[in-house]
Amino acid sequence: MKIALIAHDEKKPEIVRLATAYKVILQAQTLFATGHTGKLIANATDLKIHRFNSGPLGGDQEVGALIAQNQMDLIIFLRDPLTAQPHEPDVNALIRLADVYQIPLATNVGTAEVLLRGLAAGFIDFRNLVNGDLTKHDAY
Ligand SMILES: O=C(CO)COP(=O)(O)O
Repeated sequence: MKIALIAHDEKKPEIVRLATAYKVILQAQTLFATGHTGKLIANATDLKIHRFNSGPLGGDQEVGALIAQNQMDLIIFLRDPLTAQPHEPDVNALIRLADVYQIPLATNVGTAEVLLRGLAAGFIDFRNLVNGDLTKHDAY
């Protein structure tokens, strides 16, 4: 699975803790991150992460581009809901594209944990939804 990890500045300690706690699951995936987030996680965990530009310099849009190319499977984006972001349009555009393509996206650590545990258990099967094949989901 291709996973993007992104966190606004106030949430960076949280995403580092999350990545550390779920390192075993994450290290089996192909990881991407915006610039500063990726650097902090890589330093703390030794996880191999492809780093894009920093969010305000286009990193969010780079993640969005991968979504549009069907190259992104899951996104953890710990947003700071209490601080205005200069690149708010980019943030909104990324979240919008995730909805357009039905990509699982967590914006807080509670949802992120559910997604990562679901991923480990093999429950993240959204590509069947994207392709209109609901057979697996009919079982639930
Ligand atoms: O601003 C961000 C997401 O909108 C995150 O970017 P950085 O990881 O480079 O700080």
